[in-house]
Amino acid sequence: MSKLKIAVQKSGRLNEDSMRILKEVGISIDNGKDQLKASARNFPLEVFYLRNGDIPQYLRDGVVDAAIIGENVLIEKGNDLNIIERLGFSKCKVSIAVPKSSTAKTLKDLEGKRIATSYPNTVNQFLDKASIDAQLHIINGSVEIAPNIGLADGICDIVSSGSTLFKNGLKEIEVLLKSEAVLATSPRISQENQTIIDRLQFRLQSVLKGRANKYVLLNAPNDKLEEIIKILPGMNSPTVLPLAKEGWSSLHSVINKNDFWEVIDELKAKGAEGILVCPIENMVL
Ligand SMILES: Nc1ncnc2c1ncn2[C@@H]1O[C@H](COP(=O)(O)OP(=O)(O)OP(=O)(O)O)[C@@H](O)[C@H]1O
Ligand SMILES: O=P(O)(O)OC[C@H]1O[C@H](OP(=O)(O)OP(=O)(O)O)[C@H](O)[C@@H]1O
Ligand SMILES: [Mg+2]
Repeated sequence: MSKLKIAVQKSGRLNEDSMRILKEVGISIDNGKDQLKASARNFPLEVFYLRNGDIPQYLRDGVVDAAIIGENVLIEKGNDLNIIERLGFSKCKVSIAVPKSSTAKTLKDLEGKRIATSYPNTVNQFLDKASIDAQLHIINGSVEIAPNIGLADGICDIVSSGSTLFKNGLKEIEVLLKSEAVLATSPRISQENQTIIDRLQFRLQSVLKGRANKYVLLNAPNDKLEEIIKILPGMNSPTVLPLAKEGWSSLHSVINKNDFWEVIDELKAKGAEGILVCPIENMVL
C-alpha cells in the first residue's frame, strides 16, 4: 500500500508543534533518535525530517508529497507551491527594521541603502513593487546584528515578540508579511497519496476547530434560558437538559476561544450558574 511522504522540520522552532499536531490527529510515529525518516504505526505515512529551507525544493521535485513548513519560507522559495491548510502555530512577521536612531520611517526611505536579510526574494518582491532601489546583503542568521557592525542600514527578518530587535537597538518600520505554519503539497502528488492527504487534512481540521473552541456547560433558571441561548448559539443549537432542581436546566454549548471571557461575563450577568468550561480535542462537523 502506498504511503504519504510528509516533510517536517528536523529541529528548530517548527519541529515540536508539528510532531504534536500529528500526534493529536491520532498518528503514532516510531521515533528513533537521530532518525531522518520514520514510519507511522497506524496511518499510511512516512515522516522525513528535513531543514525548513530545503523543503520547497523537495516538494517541487516530488521527493515528498506534503510538508509542514513556515509560510514565510514558501513565500521566499516556493511561491508556486500549494498551501492546503493553515495550522495556527509558529506565528510571526517578516519585517523591515532600522536602528532606533534612523530617520527612515518606511521601506521607501531605504532607497539607495543597504538591507541585510536571509529572505532576498521576499525583499526584492516588495522593493520591485514599490520601485525602490536598494542593495541586499544576504546573510543566513543573526541578521539583527548587521546594522551594529556597519554591514547594513536596515534589515529584513522574522519578528515575533520583538525582543531580538529591541536587544539590538532596532525598531520595526514595516511589516512585509505575516506567517504561520502551513500544510503544503507537492504538485507531483499521486492520486493514491492525494486520498491519504485528504484524510489527514480532515483530521487536522477537526483538531484545529477543537483548538479554536471550548465546550461550556452551565445551569440556568428556565425563565432565563431564552436570553442565554441567544448568547450561546452553539454548533447548531445548544443542548438543554432538565435538572433535578425544579425550574432549572443544564445547557451545553460550544464557544469560540477568542471571545470566551466576554461570553462568560455575559452569561453570568444573565443568571447562569455553575459554569464549566472544557477543552475540545476534536470537532467533526
Ligand atoms: N521567533 C519566532 N517566532 C515564531 N515563529 C518563528 C520565529 N522564528 C522563526 N519562526 C518560524 O519558524 C520557522 C522555522 O524557524 P527556525 O529558526 O527553527 O528554522 P530556520 O533556521 O529558519 O530553518 P532550517 O530548518 O532550514 O534551519 C520559520 O521559517 C518561521 O516560519
Ligand atoms: O521577535 P523575537 O521573538 O525576538 O524573534 C525573532 C527572532 O527569532 C528568530 O531567530 P531564532 O531564534 O530562530 O534564531 P536563528 O537566527 O538561529 O534562526 C528570528 O530570526 C529572529 O532573530
Ligand atoms: Mg530561526
